[in-house]
Amino acid sequence: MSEYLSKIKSPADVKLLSLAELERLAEEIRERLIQGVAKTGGHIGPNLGVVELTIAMHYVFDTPKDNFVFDVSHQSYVHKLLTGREDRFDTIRQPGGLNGFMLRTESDHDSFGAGHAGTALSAALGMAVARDMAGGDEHVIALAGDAAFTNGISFEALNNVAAQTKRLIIVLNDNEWSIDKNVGAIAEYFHKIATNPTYVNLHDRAVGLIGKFGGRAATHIARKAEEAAKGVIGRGMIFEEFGLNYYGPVDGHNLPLLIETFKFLKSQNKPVVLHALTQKGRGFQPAIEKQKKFHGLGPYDPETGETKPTGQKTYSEIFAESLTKLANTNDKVVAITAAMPNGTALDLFRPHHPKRYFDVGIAEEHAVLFAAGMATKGFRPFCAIYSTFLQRAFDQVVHDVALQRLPVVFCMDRGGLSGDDGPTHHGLFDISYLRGVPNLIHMDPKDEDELQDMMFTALEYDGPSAIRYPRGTGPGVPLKLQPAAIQIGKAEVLKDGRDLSGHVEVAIFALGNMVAEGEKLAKALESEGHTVALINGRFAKPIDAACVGAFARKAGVLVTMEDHVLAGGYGSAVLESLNEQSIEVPVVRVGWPDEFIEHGKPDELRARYGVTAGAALERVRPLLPKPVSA
Ligand SMILES: Cc1ncc(C[n+]2csc(CCOP(=O)(O)OP(=O)(O)O)c2C)c(N)n1
Ligand SMILES: CC(=O)[C@@H](O)[C@H](O)COP(=O)(O)O
Ligand SMILES: [Mg+2]
Repeated sequence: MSEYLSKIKSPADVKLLSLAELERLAEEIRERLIQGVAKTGGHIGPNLGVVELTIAMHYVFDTPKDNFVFDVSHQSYVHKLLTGREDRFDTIRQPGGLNGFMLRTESDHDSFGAGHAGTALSAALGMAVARDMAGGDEHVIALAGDAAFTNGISFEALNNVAAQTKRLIIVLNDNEWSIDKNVGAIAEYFHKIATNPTYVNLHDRAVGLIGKFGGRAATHIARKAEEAAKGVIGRGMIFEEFGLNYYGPVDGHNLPLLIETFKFLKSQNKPVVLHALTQKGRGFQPAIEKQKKFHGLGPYDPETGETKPTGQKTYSEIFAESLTKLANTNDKVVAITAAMPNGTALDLFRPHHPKRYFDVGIAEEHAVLFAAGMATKGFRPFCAIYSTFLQRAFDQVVHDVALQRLPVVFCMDRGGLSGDDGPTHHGLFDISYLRGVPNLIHMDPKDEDELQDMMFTALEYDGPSAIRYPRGTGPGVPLKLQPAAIQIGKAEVLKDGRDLSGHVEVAIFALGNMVAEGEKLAKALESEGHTVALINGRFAKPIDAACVGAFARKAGVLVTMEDHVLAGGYGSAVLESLNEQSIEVPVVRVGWPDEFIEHGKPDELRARYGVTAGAALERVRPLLPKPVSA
């Protein structure tokens, strides 16, 4: 049992501790994080990096009256431990347990939910201005990582801050890492500040002075650090140019310094940025040595950091392998990621074609526009952006790629349920938001080999295309040596089942990873004496209208199955096709309902929401005539 952490029921308890006790609390929190996340999986690296920052923030400020807004909020585990959720910490990212991100419905201390990067500064500014208008005196503090500043929205907010409020505190948590190493000029800029000898000297002096004179010195040091930093980079500090006072860089693990600095910043009547230097994974050697791996991962050995090897290749790895093959024979193929080389597996492509690999930072809108620009020069960009993150670049897909019929390929990993990350990361909307876009084709493979074929098909297509595929592994179908093109808009009849008159009792149209559920449903119906057809839809756009018509005209029931919301999804496309062909037939659509799906294990969630063969069988059975007993 921890001596201090177990007694923290709210931030008020943090304020009662002495500096020495706060240091002990930090040690206990690190131990709790390492041991707890080892079981649950999660974002251990980012959270180990913000232990002192979060303690100091809760020591100086008063949530929920004061508002903390974390960018992405994957680094909010320490905040959760200090705000009355320590006893439930072992449920984090587990079914029915704490969410892995901040969630307004989970706690009053969670001022703003997140999961996608770049939101904190804008949301915090909105809260600050609302406070000013209401005559409030609460503090608003945004904590954002260095990579959050590679996101355009962060700069849209910075452009507005000074004109709109005098009181906003921004903490730049600079560990020089995104998921991979942080990229771009802003990363370079922060690095220059952090490694300047003046700062290093100041830091050493700060530690000495604090020890000697206590807080007053810290304030002095904070100001000296600011002058030094400005001396290094000149008055033209990027934040100063936006009208904010810049302080730092300060050691983001030095609790006394942080506490004194926050007390100083609290009194400022001007928007301020505190540049804190932290170490991602601090206190856990495996996470320090492998910061990319320990950004976010499944369960691991808390002693060694070892994780269970994943035997079968994931769809992401198949994607990277297939793209490498295409790039080997076509020198116009280029790969673009928005700060997700690891998750998309493009870090497997990069060594083969380093000059044709681009990580643009957390900047999906820019990534799509960048791809569009390259496409105008004859290149064939493959934009690897998770389905959920591509939502950020919808206008660029429509206005800049599809309208100009540019041949950009959107490879949407995590298409479908994402699992432990929950509603901010499930890729359940991409068919709906892309199906209405002219010129664009939308594909969803039933297995790994078909993913390879679809990528080849996309390369051959003279316009924009989107391919969605799920997180994790598929059925394990080996890849052909050479991919084969698929006829655009052509579905694949896996099981015909029609009798000589063309009649079939049930026609199942399944898409992507739901083809496997379709096979289970077909087997179950046949075992109950019904005739069944099973079609692999392949395309959500264009729909294979001829195939839909051929089966639907003489089917007793039509079933559609998709790992996507029903509203505007594949089943909707089939319904529209039936309407256009004036075909009336009962249709059972299997997919996600019109609500945000919580985090959890995919199989459990599918069972709970009826996105399974079993649930489909229960809905289809009453629509069928009693089979003639054999
Ligand atoms: C719009 C969007 N794109 C990509 C991601 C994936 N992502 C989650 S955290 C992260 C890196 C964040 O780096 P930083 O802000 O520096 O925080 P740190 O993890 O270093 O604490 C990325 C790319 C996301 N959450 N949102
Ligand atoms: C916080 C964030 O957005 C990423 O770290 C995300 O959690 C990665 O998801 P995967 O684990 O599916 O790659
Ligand atoms: Mg970072």
